[in-house]
Amino acid sequence: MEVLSKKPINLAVHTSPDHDLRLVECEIPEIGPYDCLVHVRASGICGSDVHFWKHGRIGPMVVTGDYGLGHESAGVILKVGDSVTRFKPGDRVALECGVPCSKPTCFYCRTGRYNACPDVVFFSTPPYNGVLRRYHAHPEAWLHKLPDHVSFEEGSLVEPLSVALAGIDRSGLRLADPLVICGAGPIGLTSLLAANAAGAEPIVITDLDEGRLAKAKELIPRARTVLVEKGQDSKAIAARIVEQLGQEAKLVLECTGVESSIHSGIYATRFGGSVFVIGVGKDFQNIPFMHLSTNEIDLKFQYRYHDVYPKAISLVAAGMVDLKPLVSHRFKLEEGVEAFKAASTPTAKAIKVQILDE
Ligand SMILES: NC(=O)c1ccc[n+]([C@@H]2O[C@H](COP(=O)([O-])OP(=O)(O)OC[C@H]3O[C@@H](n4cnc5c(N)ncnc54)[C@H](O)[C@@H]3O)[C@@H](O)[C@H]2O)c1
Ligand SMILES: OC[C@H](O)C(O)[C@@H](O)CO
Ligand SMILES: [Zn+2]
Ligand SMILES: [Zn+2]
Repeated sequence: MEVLSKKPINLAVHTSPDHDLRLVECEIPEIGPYDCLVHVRASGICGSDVHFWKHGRIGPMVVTGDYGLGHESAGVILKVGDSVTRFKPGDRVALECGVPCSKPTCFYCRTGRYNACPDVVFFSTPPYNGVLRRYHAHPEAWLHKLPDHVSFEEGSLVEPLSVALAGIDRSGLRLADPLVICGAGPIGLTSLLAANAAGAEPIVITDLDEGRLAKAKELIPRARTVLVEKGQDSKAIAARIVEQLGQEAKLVLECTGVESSIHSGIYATRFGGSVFVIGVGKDFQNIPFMHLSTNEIDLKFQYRYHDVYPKAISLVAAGMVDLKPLVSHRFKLEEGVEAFKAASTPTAKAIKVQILDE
């Protein structure tokens, strides 16, 4: 509790329907019997945080009032509620930010696919405040202990890794599967790290940005890269992907959500293969329907994740996935607005921007 007396102000990064990104001072939350008060020590900025700020909506999720951002966070527990059994003050934790209703009457919660819970509170999806704040009350059930040698930054990066792991799990990736990853942003790069750990070979990764492809090579030197130019023909890009892969892909992990990239992925896939779309994009998109049909290519999608945080933490703790090189920029909580500018300005060449609080 010492930190509370040293830093008695709860600061948070908020936005509004008129895109007014700013630091706000808010109350230090009360905790309920099943909650823990967390000092949030590291938060990554997700593309969706930037999108909610700049565009005010993602599909049906709309910013209608003032609200707080951030769902990639880790911190230390300061206080626990009376009924908390698994944590004590001083424990280091990653915060899983989608808190489903957990009622036995909810089909999706009862059957385990809680990412589909219609009553989920996803911190940072409007209207629910995010956890990019100094002090946050979080239910014990959705906190995950971090081993001492896993840093808070790594703990926050467990969130994008969980997105990648959920996709890889459902995609059915097997040892020595020829794999294409479209897009080398944080989701493409964490997918690359996870697919490497899962034994995909060969691997091709694409992007429009040479710097991001260089990062992919730095992370996994055996990965091959394809630099895409905007406006290039999808079939021509697919041919270059197949050339680099040495064969057609059994699996494509699509991590851009961009229509032309999804098309390239589809055209690079072999008969009976699958294209697994993790990226999100326009509400309506065209697909090469008859190509998919005559090649029995499965087109599948991922929405967030369920039950992957513990797996993600164990991969990081065991050294099988090294998330540290993804961090390109670091800011203090007080510099939250500057941090968002770095995350959203292409010339800043950010990969993952971190906001830290000592
Ligand atoms: N399904 C989910 O639950 C879930 C969760 C988190 C993020 N996402 C989505 O995943 C996607 C990736 O997230 P991110 O944080 O890595 O975003 P990002 O914007 O940082 O990365 C996307 C990358 O794709 C590249 N790209 C764009 N068009 C391309 C093209 N035609 N060919 C090749 N590369 C291209 C960009 O240069 C960029 O590097 C986003 O759409 C994001 O919203 C989905
Ligand atoms: O990482 C989780 C994602 O960013 C969220 O699902 C977001 O896109 C919408 O709430
Ligand atoms: Zn996110
Ligand atoms: Zn539910």
